[in-house]
Amino acid sequence: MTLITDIRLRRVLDSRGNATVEADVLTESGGFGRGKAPSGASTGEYEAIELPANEAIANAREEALPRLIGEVHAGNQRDVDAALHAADGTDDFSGIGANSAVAISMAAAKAGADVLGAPLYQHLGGTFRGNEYPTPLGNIIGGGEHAADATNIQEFLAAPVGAPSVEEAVFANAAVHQEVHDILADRDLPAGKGDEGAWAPSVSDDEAFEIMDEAVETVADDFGFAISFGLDVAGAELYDADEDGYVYDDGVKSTQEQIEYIAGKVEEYDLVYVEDPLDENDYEAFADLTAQVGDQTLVCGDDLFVTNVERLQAGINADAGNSILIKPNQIGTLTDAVDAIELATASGYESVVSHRSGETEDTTIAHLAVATDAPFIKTGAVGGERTAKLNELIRIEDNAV
Ligand SMILES: O=C(O)[C@@H](CO)OP(=O)(O)O
Ligand SMILES: [Mg+2]
Repeated sequence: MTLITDIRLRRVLDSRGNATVEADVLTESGGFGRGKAPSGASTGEYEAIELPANEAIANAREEALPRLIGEVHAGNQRDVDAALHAADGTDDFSGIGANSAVAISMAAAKAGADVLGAPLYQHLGGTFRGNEYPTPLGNIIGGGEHAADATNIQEFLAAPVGAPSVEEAVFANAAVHQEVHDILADRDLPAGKGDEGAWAPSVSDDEAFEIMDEAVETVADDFGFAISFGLDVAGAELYDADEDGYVYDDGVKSTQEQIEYIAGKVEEYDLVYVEDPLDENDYEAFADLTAQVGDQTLVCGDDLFVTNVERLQAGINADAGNSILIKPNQIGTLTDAVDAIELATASGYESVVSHRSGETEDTTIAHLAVATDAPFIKTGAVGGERTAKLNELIRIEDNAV
């Protein structure tokens, strides 16, 4: 029933106005699925390779489609993804492009779910998945590689940990976003938005901490539940080997100073989440920070682990971090992403499913987060390509997909 009978690939726009890959998968019994690849700006050194969309499409048409059409069942996700790997023939998807691979992988999953007549999260997670929904981490203030002349830390993320429902959590994050706008206006600080819709004011990181703290407190009082916040430091973007340290507007911090700085912020603001606080090659520094604050916050590896089981295993062996960011396009297929989640779970690490700074209206990650019982999903707070996922989470919770 789910035998793949056709795959169509095309170039479409992403949220930055760049070309990305869209894939349609059709099956024998009329099943249909469509997937679109997102794209990073602060990409990790060890990520799977995204090719220019045209090239990725041409290569996938030549190498992957003949191995999938009439050969593989969309309902057998591991077979689909193994065929993609075989067609690619490299270990970083530089043959057909991780953008073609992930678009086809997600489209096949949706076609498989369509044939079953089941929501994607049930197809991926099965009926015995847990009963929890992820807390959305909302990007509220940001800079780094996502906006010029703004904060050095890439993302200040609202975390409505006390929300009684996904719906309340989503609205709380939007309210924090609005509250920060009001605080900035009061302080005469004009701000545009970065790639993910976060405010990108020209303020110091210290002022951003203070504004976030004030905003989450105000909104928590209004909504009547706890809202914390967290960070994506994107440490690899700050680290400069020539300087042997982390380069901020106000000076360079040595690795030891960076660890103390982040640990201090975790204490001061009760941060619940700290992503990539250190460079992507420094397992040891991650381990030092985790030893200090790992019992009170999630120390999450994004560029450190790149959704890759080998890098995650190295991290587990070194006690580096206690959670992993999961981005399917960082590794190329849903199977690889789920393998990373399974290794994380088996090792006591949490998994946080994430969007990219360049996004589309695709909602697969909302389903993946629910399917795998992820405690958090990072997918922005406002903006159409972000609300696509947030609104899908609300629908999933409402049994309306
Ligand atoms: O660093 C990150 O976690 C992501 C998403 O927020 O950014 P990018 O997609 O640019 O890598
Ligand atoms: Mg990150």
